[in-house]
Amino acid sequence: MTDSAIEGRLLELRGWSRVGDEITRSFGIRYHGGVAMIVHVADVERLIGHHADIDLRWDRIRFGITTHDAGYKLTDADFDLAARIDQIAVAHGAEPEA
Ligand SMILES: C[C@H](O)[C@H](O)[C@H]1CNC2=NC(N)=NC(=O)C2=N1
Repeated sequence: MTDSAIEGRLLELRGWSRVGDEITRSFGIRYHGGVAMIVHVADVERLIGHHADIDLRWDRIRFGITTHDAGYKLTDADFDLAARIDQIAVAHGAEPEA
């Protein structure tokens, strides 16, 4: 993806930030709620064949997404997964930006 295509997708996906060739977002959620959210995210990941890096702490969860198959570059699949994660976060009552 070009830098301008990435910027365009980021504008649609409020809350996600680009850090190098990864997009990342954190949510506030308690630990066990985070575990449940991860199970839900993992089900969707299996369906779409794309997977986030996930960092669960006691009061928050952070997702990082890049495409290793593309040499750790951002692709449309990263933004598609990010949008799915946003929907799941709402369903789990995760708070935007911990
Ligand atoms: C074979 C399998 O589809 C690939 O390894 C997929 C799985 N999930 C993936 N997830 C992410 N984030 N990047 C990939 O390149 C990727 N590749």
